Amino acid sequence: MANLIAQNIEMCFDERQLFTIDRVQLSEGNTIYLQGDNGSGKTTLMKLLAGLLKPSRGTITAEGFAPLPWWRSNPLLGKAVYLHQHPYLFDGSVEYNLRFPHTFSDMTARELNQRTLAAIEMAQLTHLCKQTASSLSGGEKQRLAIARAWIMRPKLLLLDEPTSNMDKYSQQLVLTMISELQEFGTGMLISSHQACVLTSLCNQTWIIKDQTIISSGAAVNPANTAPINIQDSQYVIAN
Ligand SMILES: Nc1ncnc2c1ncn2[C@@H]1O[C@H](COP(=O)(O)OP(=O)(O)OP(=O)(O)O)[C@@H](O)[C@H]1O
Repeated sequence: MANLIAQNIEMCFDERQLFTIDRVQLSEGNTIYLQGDNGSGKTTLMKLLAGLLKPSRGTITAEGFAPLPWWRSNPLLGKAVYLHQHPYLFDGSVEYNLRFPHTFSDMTARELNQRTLAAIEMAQLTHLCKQTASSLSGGEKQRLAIARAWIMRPKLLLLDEPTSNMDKYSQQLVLTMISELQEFGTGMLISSHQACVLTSLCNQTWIIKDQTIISSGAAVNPANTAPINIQDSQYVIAN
């Protein structure tokens, strides 16, 4: 089973302490709601878990992943897919963005193609397929980024304010995709200022309050822990 474990963490920017963490664990099969006020450190925590930032103190370890390739110096990069609030999209069409990460998957070409077509349908991107990704609205970009992650079925997914720009209709579309990933066993950390359609799926809560993180709710054993290929750093950052 894939896990990310953060222990004895202190995160500071310059002299300012943002938060400390005794221990938190994100595992396959868990869906966790990350709660916290503006500026409390939700994005920072996700970047730490994704290996995009280093903590000032403490360790973050990844378990249950394929061994690192020789050229990879950062052991966390490529483990959890990080989906930024304002997703990074490649220069190119919507379809190009959906197909770009295929080379990092061990699914067959046929399966990837089927999943891509299904994702286009589920995220209602059919009429946007040939449009350049940079010209999409904020909500459409978020839908595209979630569809891209859905195709790849990552072991762990970090969703940073995933519905912040979405209307109710779009939220329902992504709810379907996120519910499917949950059934598959993808471990997810979902940040949101306030309860939203996706936080209703969560079985644990991490609250950032008074510069520390309180975890509540029981960890859930995954229903399905079928191994899949890890994504490359390009793909992590691309999300
Ligand atoms: N690279 C950095 N250098 C200095 N300060 C930073 C840096 N990155 C983030 N911060 C500060 O750390 C604090 C937490 O930022 P972060 O983006 O993690 O909060 P957040 O909980 O995600 O906020 P929001 O809900 O508004 O998105 C903020 O005060 C921010 O200004």
